[in-house]
Amino acid sequence: MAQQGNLTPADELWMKDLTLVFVFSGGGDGGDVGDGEGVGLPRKRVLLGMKKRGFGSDRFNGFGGKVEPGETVEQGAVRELKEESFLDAQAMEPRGQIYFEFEGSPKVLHVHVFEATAWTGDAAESDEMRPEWFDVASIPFDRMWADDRFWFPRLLAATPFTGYFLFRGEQTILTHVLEDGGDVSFDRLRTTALKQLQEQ
Ligand SMILES: Nc1nc2c([nH]c(=O)n2[C@H]2C[C@H](O)[C@@H](COP(=O)(O)OP(=O)(O)OP(=O)(O)O)O2)c(=O)[nH]1
Repeated sequence: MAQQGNLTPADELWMKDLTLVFVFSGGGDGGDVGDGEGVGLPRKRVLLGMKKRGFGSDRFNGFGGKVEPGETVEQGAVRELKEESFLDAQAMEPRGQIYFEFEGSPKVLHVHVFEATAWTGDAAESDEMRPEWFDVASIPFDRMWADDRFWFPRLLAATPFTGYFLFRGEQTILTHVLEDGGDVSFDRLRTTALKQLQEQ
């Protein structure tokens, strides 16, 4: 049986809502990306940001952060995209939800993943992020959070997903569960993941 480590009892966990927004482009001539090329076109390139400071720094990621009091999750997603990349989202589609638990911590990050399906503006560097377009065939997973390589294929295919990841520190995934469907119960995912961990 694998060591369960320092896990918080289920009734002592609490959730924090965070957003994570991805922007895709249809590609084109490889020059100026232009204004929201919309969903339905082939996803040729994805905009990622190199996080310059704070949680997850020195990694590429989508754009996002904490949902503020008084705003909806979607409003938070639009605001963070603007603050971190200077793009204006005209339409957002929910793509998935990911729950992150860290060994030894009662706080669960509930990350709402969106795609900005219509947007305007040109991405530019902010205090927090240095944006860069990547071909979807060469996404830099070795410079991203370790969980991203699991769910990114579903994001690229616009297949709704829900995931649970248990981390030890910020590098090591102890166990995870990923399912199709955008709103799978956290309790069920966690129970399944911890059972897997026990059986390892
Ligand atoms: N791709 C990926 N993103 C993650 C993971 N874990 C995690 O919190 N995120 C995202 C969710 C948020 O977009 C971001 C963390 O937000 P944050 O708390 O650092 O927010 P922030 O620096 O923008 O701070 P603030 O502006 O909200 O104050 O990282 C992960 O494992 N993979």
